Amino acid sequence: MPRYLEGWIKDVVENALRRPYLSRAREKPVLPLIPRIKKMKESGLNPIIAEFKRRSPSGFAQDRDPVEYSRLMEQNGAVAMSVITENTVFQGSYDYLYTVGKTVKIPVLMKDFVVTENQIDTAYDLGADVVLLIVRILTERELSGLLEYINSYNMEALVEVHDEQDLEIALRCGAKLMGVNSRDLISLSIQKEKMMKILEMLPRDVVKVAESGIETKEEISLLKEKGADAFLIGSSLMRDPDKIKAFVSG
Ligand SMILES: O=P(O)(O)OC[C@@H](O)[C@@H](O)c1c[nH]c2ccccc12
Repeated sequence: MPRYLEGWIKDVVENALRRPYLSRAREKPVLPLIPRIKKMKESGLNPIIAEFKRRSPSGFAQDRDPVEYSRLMEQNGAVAMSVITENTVFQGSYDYLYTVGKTVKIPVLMKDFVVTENQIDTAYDLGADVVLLIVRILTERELSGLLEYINSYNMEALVEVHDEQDLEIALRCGAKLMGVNSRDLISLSIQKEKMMKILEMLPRDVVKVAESGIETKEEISLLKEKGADAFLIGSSLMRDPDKIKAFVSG
């Protein structure tokens, strides 16, 4: 368990167990992300997953209106929206997830430190289509159980890996959609070389998402060469939303 998580992972679990929105029944169908990524790639555009993110432990801070922001991302061709729901460190909330899910007609990813099935029930109730699972904070058994649980809702799991060992575990668990995070969970530094090495190691049939620290179109092109199919971008788009146009155009 990364050190900076130890202090508050208990809060995360307790929060999850509370299931504040249990009574809010889902009103919309689940939208699959993998076929949309493939289709977009075929049409020569870059599949960008735009993340609504307000704070992060690396010091990032930016406040925007979730409705306005997600609408702008959708209008300019983002393939999906990611919404951070973790509250203690990232100041995300389930409300943002619900609001974004009601606003856009593209798939929505719940970004959190998911360790219980309750969190997945909440994701479904609030309209998420994809749920993030971070290999590093789970045992292999937990990962495989949670992955299956997500699939039982017809949602997709984005399985996040940081190194070769994570990658092997994710493959054994049958992950079809994988995120390679360039941010080291402990030092919080961005390690692009490492991300590219991992991307190159992934099998062809796995849909690969490059995550964290992406700021330019040149970086997207380079990551594409290394095998990335889609790009998850938070901070740089939250700072300058107009960059979405250039990022999407292939
Ligand atoms: O803001 P960035 O550097 O573009 O990164 C987005 C996303 O990859 C990052 O927010 C993230 C990746 N994995 C996570 C797990 C939990 C919380 C946040 C994350």
